Amino acid sequence: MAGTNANRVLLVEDDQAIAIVMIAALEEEGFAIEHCASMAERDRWLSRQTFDVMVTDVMLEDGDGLDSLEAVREIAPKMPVIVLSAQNTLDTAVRASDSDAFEYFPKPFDLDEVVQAVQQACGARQLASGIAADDLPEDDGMPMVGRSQAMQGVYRMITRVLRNDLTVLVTGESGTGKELVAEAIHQLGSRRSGPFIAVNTAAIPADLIESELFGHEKGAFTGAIAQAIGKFEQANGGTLFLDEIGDMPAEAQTRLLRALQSGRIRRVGGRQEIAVDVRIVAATNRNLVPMIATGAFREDLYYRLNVVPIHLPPLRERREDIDVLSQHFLAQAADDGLPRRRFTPDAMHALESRNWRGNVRELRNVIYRLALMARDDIIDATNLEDILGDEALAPGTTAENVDSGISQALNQWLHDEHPASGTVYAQALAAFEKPLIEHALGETSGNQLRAAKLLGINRNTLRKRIGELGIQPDRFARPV
Ligand SMILES: Nc1ncnc2c1ncn2[C@@H]1O[C@H](COP(=O)(O)OP(=O)(O)OP(=O)(O)O)[C@@H](O)[C@H]1O
Repeated sequence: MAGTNANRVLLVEDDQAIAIVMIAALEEEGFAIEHCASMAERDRWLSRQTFDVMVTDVMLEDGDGLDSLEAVREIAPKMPVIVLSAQNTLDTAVRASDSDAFEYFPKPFDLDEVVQAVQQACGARQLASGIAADDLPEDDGMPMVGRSQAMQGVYRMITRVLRNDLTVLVTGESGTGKELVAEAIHQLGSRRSGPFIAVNTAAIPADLIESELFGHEKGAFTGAIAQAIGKFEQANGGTLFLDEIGDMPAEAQTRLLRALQSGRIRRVGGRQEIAVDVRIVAATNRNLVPMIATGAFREDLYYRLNVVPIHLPPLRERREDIDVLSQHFLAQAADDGLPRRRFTPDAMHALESRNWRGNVRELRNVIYRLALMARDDIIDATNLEDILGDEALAPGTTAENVDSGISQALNQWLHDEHPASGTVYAQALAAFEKPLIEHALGETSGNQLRAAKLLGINRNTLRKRIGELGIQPDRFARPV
């Protein structure tokens, strides 16, 4: 029997032969197993102990295991259930799926597959319960924090792609956790022993993208002084995360499509095609559908990538996660050597009412800033306001209140006997430009190249205006 730290599995199976084989296979993988043969015994076990996963047969001595799953959910709502069944009917499969079983295996099943599913269900449970990083073994799944309905849907989608290599397209605003989803898919899935390679296609100059993705041969272009292996080859046997896929130039899109279709790549300047075994997770914060209409994004590439879509809702649509996320980042900040802090309920309420246009990334930055700058270990709403300024308590920045804010200021400048009247035009532009640039920097975690792109202005112009307007771009940098 495995040690006390092992994941605990409850096996409900009345076929002794199957039970013996399953117990041996699961114990070999380090699981701690309890076995019973009836629903009555099962319920007794569940009321006494917690299990990470339950594996259950359908036809049991005292009834139908699927019919009684409701009762199981009441005792252990988060525990994934794997269903084994000798009645290989569509009806049983549908009932298993309706009962939200983590996985369903018709008998006879492949033992290795069931063991693998048990391992993945344990990973999924850790994901779904937003376990703290410390509770996970170092090489185990990346924890994603948040228990909102919306995140439960995301976790469910993640668990569906762990046992296959289907291409995943993660969408959502900047800072919602798209890269974290890609990492979770890799670390909890069957490719976890392979490499995880992330490429931000927006950060690479257009003329270097192909060589970055596919590599190049020596002398392929000016500056190619040696052969280079691209990200596709580096990710062989693992996962390639293509971030900001909506920013990929047209030519690179075509070559990417070809690589996805054939499973082979060719280095720039090379003649040979090289087979690669890579799982693709792509992400974008842009809506690709209108980009297809304007020809900015290839439709066929879109369908290739969008096999399994996973959408991350913005933080303002899952405010119930803000508390647990904030606690998570406070703990992380303390682990990173910053003082250990706590929030009063009113401070937490203030955090929960913000708009969080920069989503979880902005929340993380703000929590780090608070951990660094607060004077007391307990942070209340007033401290919060002092450190973050009015923005901390401001309601969401909707288009309407931006508009009404602007017209209020204009009215004041135009009608009041303002000392600077006659300069309203310049004043209004300056008043608008600074927060606009600051928002763009917030959105891109201080990355000026991406901020310039987002605003549609030249990078040098942006740098100049940052200096002239006295903006401190470091304020927006992602904490390390
Ligand atoms: N659910 C979550 N639990 C814990 N941390 C999270 C969660 N979601 C996001 N984060 C953290 O927030 C930050 C931003 O997340 P991430 O980089 O994955 O966002 P993104 O959507 O890929 O952003 P972008 O589109 O700008 O690349 C990271 O530090 C990440 O670890």
